[in-house]
Amino acid sequence: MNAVQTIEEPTLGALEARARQRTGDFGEHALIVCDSLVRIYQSEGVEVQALQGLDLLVEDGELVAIVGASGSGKSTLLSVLSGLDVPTAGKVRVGPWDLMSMSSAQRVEYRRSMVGFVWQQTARNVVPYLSGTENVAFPMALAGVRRKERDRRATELLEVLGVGYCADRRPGQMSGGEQQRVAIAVALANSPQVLFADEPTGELDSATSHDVLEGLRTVNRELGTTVVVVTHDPGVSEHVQRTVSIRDGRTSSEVVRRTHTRDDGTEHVVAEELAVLDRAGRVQLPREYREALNLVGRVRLALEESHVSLWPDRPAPTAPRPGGRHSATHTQATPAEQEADR
Ligand SMILES: Nc1ncnc2c1ncn2[C@@H]1O[C@H](COP(=O)(O)OP(=O)(O)OP(=O)(O)O)[C@@H](O)[C@H]1O
Repeated sequence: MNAVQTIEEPTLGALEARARQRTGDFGEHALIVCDSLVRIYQSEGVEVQALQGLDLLVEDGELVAIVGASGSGKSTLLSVLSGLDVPTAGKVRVGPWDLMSMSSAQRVEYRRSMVGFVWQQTARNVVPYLSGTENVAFPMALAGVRRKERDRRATELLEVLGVGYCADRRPGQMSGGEQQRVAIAVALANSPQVLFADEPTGELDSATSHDVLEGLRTVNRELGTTVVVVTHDPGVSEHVQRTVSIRDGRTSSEVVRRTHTRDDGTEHVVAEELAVLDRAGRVQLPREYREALNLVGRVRLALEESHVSLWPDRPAPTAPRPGGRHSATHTQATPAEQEADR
């Protein structure tokens, strides 16, 4: 047998397995994965692209806020993640649940065991004729939890949310903020791994909103529940580690809060806004940047030592810095212009 004959050609399957091992699936270690998510609504013959290739990863134990202008796709995303809606294309996974391919029975089980919800309208979260404790105990009763354990957990959850004093009150005897904190306890009754909250402070004033957002933070910190909160509330980024902005159905930027320790040992929090580069290499430039330099249609890109420069397709005000790795500039045409050039 000569040496050439002993080298075995790897099969296609082996090559694929090796490639997967090297790169891993997108977000394989994340708890929540949205990969190029598309949701198109058909309404009276008109197509609305509510999600346009949205990427999002949320790690187990994170507290993430999703913000964006009205119509940017926040509620659509939450409907998909909560198993109420199925996207048109892309991939979406929460823990072991593949939300694209679940049967309706699996969908019910997913909503019962994996996730909890808090909605904007308090009436949707709590039953008006039950007390605080009874409201929290109710989902546990449906799940077959014994009475003693139900009462113990309901009392504990109301205490964690700072509304232990609402145990015997009905929702009508609570403020809007108290009702929402009881609603968070209800959502956590059967110990979901993830809590989704859709505009939980939408009907509240700013002081009460603060208490509800702090309630979500406490739940995240003390119970380890992963929390995703969709909100218009401009004050939310003070309460969460990550704020993800959605624009036109895509994640456009993130504010990340990091705690730094000074030399004297004191801690301070630094919030930094970062643009999000999606898996296709797209990045959304903030409108103020585009307007400041009149960036429309074609732009020039250049790869520098440590960054990429971008400027209008006109005589550049400043030439690319010498020493850039790419001496030639790259002109990016819009799809329509590319079409016209063909
Ligand atoms: N059922 C539907 N049929 C048709 N279009 C829809 C439907 N639901 C949402 N849309 C459209 O999809 C886009 C995204 O809507 P979505 O409700 O997700 O935005 P949002 O960011 O949650 O807005 P808001 O903050 O006002 O609730 C909008 O243009 C909206 O009009």
